[in-house]
Amino acid sequence: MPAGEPAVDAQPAAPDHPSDTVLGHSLGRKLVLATLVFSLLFTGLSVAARTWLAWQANVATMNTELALIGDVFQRALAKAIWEMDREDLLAHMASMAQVQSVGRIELRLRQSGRSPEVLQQRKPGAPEGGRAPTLQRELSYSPYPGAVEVIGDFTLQGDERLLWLRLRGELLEIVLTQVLQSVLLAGLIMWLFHRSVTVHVRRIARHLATLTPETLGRRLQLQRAAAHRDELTLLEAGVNHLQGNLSDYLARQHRDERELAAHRDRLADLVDAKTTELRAVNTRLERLSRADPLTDLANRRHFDEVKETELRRARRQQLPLSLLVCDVDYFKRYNDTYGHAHGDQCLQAVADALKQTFTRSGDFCARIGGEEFAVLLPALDAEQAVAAAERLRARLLQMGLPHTGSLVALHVTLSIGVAQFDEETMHRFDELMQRADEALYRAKNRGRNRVSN
Ligand SMILES: Nc1nc2c(ncn2[C@@H]2O[C@H](COP(=O)(O)OP(=O)(O)OP(=O)(O)O)[C@@H](O)[C@H]2O)c(=O)[nH]1
Repeated sequence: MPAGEPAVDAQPAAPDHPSDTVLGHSLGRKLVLATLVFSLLFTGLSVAARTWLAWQANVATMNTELALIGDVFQRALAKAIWEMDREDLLAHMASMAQVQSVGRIELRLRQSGRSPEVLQQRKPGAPEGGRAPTLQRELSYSPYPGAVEVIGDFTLQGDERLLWLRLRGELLEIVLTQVLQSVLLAGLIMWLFHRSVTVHVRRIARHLATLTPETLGRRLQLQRAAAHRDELTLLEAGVNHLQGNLSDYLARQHRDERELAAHRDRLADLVDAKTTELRAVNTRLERLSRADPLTDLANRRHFDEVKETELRRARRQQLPLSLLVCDVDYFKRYNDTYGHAHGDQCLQAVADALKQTFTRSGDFCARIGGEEFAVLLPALDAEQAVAAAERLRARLLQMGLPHTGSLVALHVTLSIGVAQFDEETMHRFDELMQRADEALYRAKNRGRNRVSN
């Protein structure tokens, strides 16, 4: 890994679902392997111990055999030496050498004034020294009662090959019985573990893997005798307890969610109702902010907004735009004659006349001053606008609102100034307004109750 690079966690990520888990070695198999390894170790140690014991027993047996041979030949050898019967002596030594457990015989004959004579006989192939036991005996002879004379000694050494041979025979039995014992023990443990643990653990894993919020009520039940009360019983009870808790928790959560949803719905209804209410209030406020409260026509503010829009539209579409400015004649006198309240009603009647006359979509009537009204007429030229203004005058005449104070008629009349927007000479709406005001002024000057342009 390059220096400075963070160490990467080599642990594989845990699977999300038990069914995604790939099983390695089962617990039972691991236990068997562990048991086998332990058994092999145990077998090795046991075989070593039993072999050592067998060797010790064989050595003891050989000791006994040598002692027996010594007992048997001790007197005969002593007699042959005393009688100096060398032939007999050698015959005895040969007989001793015939015995299976004897490997070497050494005979020392004492001679007065001289070093002892040593006679030795070794079985062919018998090893020198080694681990075989050795027996040493003194040879004495009693020529007459009460007199004992030491005449030599002999040493018997066991044949080590015999020890190994005997051990080999026993070793096979030791190894076989130990291995058999270990294998049977491992098998028994595996079978017991499988029966009492693995089967139930797998059942618990299957149960947990198939659990869903809907199946939390399905209890885990291990197929065991009721008398079994061990760690698996604890695990079974723990799983069922956990399922119970989870089930209760989910039920509580569902109930809370339902209540929350109901609250949310109620809140949404409330918000909807309030929004509708607010919209209505806003619409009303907006209408009020743009409407003249007396006549319900657009007020001056609204007129100022619309006039610019209409001017831009007329320019863009290359269509004519005309403006009427209407003023009630001798309205001061009207107020004086009928009172202010009737004056208001008169203004409302004039507004009605305007509404009834200008019904085309795009026609826009507004009260822009006390008794002064304006009408925007998109797509109408001055001539058409004059005709429309005459229709308004005619309607007012038709309504026959009495005005005894007027100096020009017996009913309420209007003076109307008409102007058409001229792109050549006008750059702002105010210039059109000024032109209409001038026309109105002319209408007033020419005797009122008329249309001028
Ligand atoms: N009743 C009523 N009167 C208003 C209202 N607004 C303005 N007036 C009156 O309208 C009158 C306008 O009078 P003037 O500007 O002198 O004009 P006039 O009497 O109509 O004379 P000419 O315009 O020259 O024909 C004033 O007396 C104002 O008090 C209103 O909302 N209600």
